[in-house]
Amino acid sequence: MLPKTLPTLDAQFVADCCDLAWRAMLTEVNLSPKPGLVDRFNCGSHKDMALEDFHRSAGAIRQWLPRFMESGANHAARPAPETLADLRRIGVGCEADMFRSTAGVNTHKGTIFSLGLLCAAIGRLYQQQQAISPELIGKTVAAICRGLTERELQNGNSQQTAGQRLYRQLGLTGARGEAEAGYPLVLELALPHFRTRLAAGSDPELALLDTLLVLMANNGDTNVASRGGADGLHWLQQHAKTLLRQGGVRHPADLSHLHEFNQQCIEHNLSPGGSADLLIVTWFLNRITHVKLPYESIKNPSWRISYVCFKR
Ligand SMILES: CC(C)(COP(=O)(O)OP(=O)(O)OC[C@H]1O[C@@H](n2cnc3c(N)ncnc32)[C@H](O[C@H]2O[C@H](COP(=O)(O)OP(=O)(O)OP(=O)(O)O)[C@@H](O)[C@H]2O)[C@@H]1O)[C@@H](O)C(=O)NCCC(=O)NCCS
Ligand SMILES: Nc1ncnc2[nH]cnc12
Repeated sequence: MLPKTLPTLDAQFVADCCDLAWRAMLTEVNLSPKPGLVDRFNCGSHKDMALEDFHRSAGAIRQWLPRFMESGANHAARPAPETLADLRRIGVGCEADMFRSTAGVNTHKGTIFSLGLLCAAIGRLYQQQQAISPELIGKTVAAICRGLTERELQNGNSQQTAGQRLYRQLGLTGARGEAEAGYPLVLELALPHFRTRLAAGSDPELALLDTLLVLMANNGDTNVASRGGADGLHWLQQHAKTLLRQGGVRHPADLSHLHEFNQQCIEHNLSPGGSADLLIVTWFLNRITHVKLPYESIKNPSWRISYVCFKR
C-alpha cells in the first residue's frame, strides 16, 4: 500500500530544487550584455549595485528557499490563500538577509517573491505526489495568489510600494499580477520561445538573451514604469519589438545591438528588473523537470522494496 503522503520533503530533492533556483539567479545576472541591467560588462542603469551584490544576494536567498518549499508542503491540505500569509512571513526574513548581504541595496526583492512562490508550489505538488511540471507549478502559484491583486493593489493602503503606486497611476499589476495569472508571459511566451531556440541548436546564451528581448517587449514591468512612466515603458517595449522584428539575437554579431540598447537604457535611466526576474523564472522552469522526484521511483517495485526496507 503506497503511503498517502510522504512524511517530509526528501532532503536531496529540496537541495536540488534550491540549487537550481540559485543557479537561475546566477545565470541571469552573469548573462551579458543585458540592456539596462547589471551584468559582467557593467551595471546598466544602476548606480547603487554591481555584479558582486547579486552574487552575494543570490547566496543569501538560497538559504531561505527550503522554507518556502516546506511552507508549500505543510499547507498542501489547507486552502491555498492560507499559504501566502506564511510565505509573506518567510519573505520578510529573506528580504532582510538580502539587504544585509548587499548593504541595503534592493537586488532581488521581486525575485524573492517569484522564486518563493515557485518553491512553495513545488513543495505543495510534492506533498500531493503530483508531477512537477512548469504548467502545474504555474497553476499552483495562481491558486496560492488568488485575490492578491485585489487585496493588495485595488485596496492599497497609504504606505504605497512602487507596485501599488503604479497600479493606481497606470493600472500595472506587476509581480503580483503575473503570479496571480500563473506566469503566462513565461509559460505562453518566454519558455516556448527559449525551448524552440535551443531545439534549433542556438547557443544557450544567445537564446536566453533573445528570450529576454521577448519578455521586455511584452512585460508591463513596474521597474521600468517607476523610473520612466508610461512613455518610458512604451519606448522600451517598442525598441525590444523592433530588434526582434529585425531578427533578434541569433549570432554573436547581434550582441552589438544589445550594447547599443544598453547605452540608450542608461541615457533614459531605465532598468527592466521585472523582465530580469521573469528570465530567472523561465530558466528555472525550463530545468525543473530534470530534478529527480523520489516518488517517481515508488512505482518501480524494486525501489519500493528498498524504500520500505530502508525505513524499517
Ligand atoms: C509583491 C512584492 C513584489 C511587493 O513589491 P511591489 O509592491 O513594489 O511590487 P511590484 O512593483 O509589482 O514588484 C516589485 C518587484 O518585482 C519585480 N517586478 C516588477 N514588475 C514585474 C513583473 N511584471 N513581473 C514580475 N516581476 C516584476 C521587480 O523586481 C526586480 O527589480 C528590482 C531591482 O530594480 P530596481 O529598479 O533597482 O528596483 P528599486 O531599487 O525598487 O528602484 P530604484 O530605487 O533603484 O529606482 C528587484 O527587486 C528585482 O527583483 C520589482 O521591483 C513583494 O516583494 C512583497 O510584497 N514583498 C514583501 C515580503 C514578501 O511577501 N515576500 C515573499 C512572498 S513569496
Ligand atoms: N541583472 C539585474 N539588474 C538589475 N536588476 C535586476 N533584477 C534582477 N536581475 C537584475
